[in-house]
Amino acid sequence: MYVKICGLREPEHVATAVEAGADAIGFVLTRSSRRVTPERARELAAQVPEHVLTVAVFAGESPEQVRAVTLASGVRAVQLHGDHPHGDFTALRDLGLTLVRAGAAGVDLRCGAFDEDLLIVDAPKPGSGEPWDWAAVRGRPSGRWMLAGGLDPSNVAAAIDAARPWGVDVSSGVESAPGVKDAGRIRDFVAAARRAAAG
Ligand SMILES: O=C(O)c1ccccc1N[C@@H]1O[C@H](COP(=O)(O)O)[C@@H](O)[C@H]1O
Repeated sequence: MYVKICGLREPEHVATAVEAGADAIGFVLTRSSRRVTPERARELAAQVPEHVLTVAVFAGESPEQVRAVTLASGVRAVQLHGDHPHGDFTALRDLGLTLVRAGAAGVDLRCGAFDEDLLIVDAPKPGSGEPWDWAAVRGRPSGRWMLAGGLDPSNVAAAIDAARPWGVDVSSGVESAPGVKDAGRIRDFVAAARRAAAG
């Protein structure tokens, strides 16, 4: 089970996620209470070992903006949330980074359909922490896809059972208050996801 922890802003939470065994760590570089500057993302990404993927999250920016901010932040993956056309992914391919497409259950659910490497199937409102009907997508997405939207340490096992994803992605559910990550919840989330996958 691939586990991504998103919306990190503090070095201690990045360290916690790495120590807990996260496979990927996301930094939000779009409009959000979790937004960090490219400079801050670069500092945080520098403390992440190579085996953990660092991801810059965008929603609606042009490929030119995404390219500039991504290069400034020094991450290894780009996540485009929402209605980005296929051409945006094609335009970013030459960066040589992992491309992640993220959208709600109504999008094309075939990972790779937009030339992306990973797919995230999320709630209609990204980053809202609102659970949705995860079982509704069971058996529909193909390839390397992560479930997101309203996951937390207490429900991630049920969500995995309901949707059978390749991975899971969380932001709000590992916070103690909006935008404030909680080390204990990060550890609990990774452990619960791993247990669910093993059992
Ligand atoms: O987290 C945000 O603020 C955000 C803003 C804009 C686009 C995507 C965002 N986060 C993504 O939302 C899901 C996690 O949602 P939840 O908070 O766990 O319900 C994940 O894909 C994040 O990358």
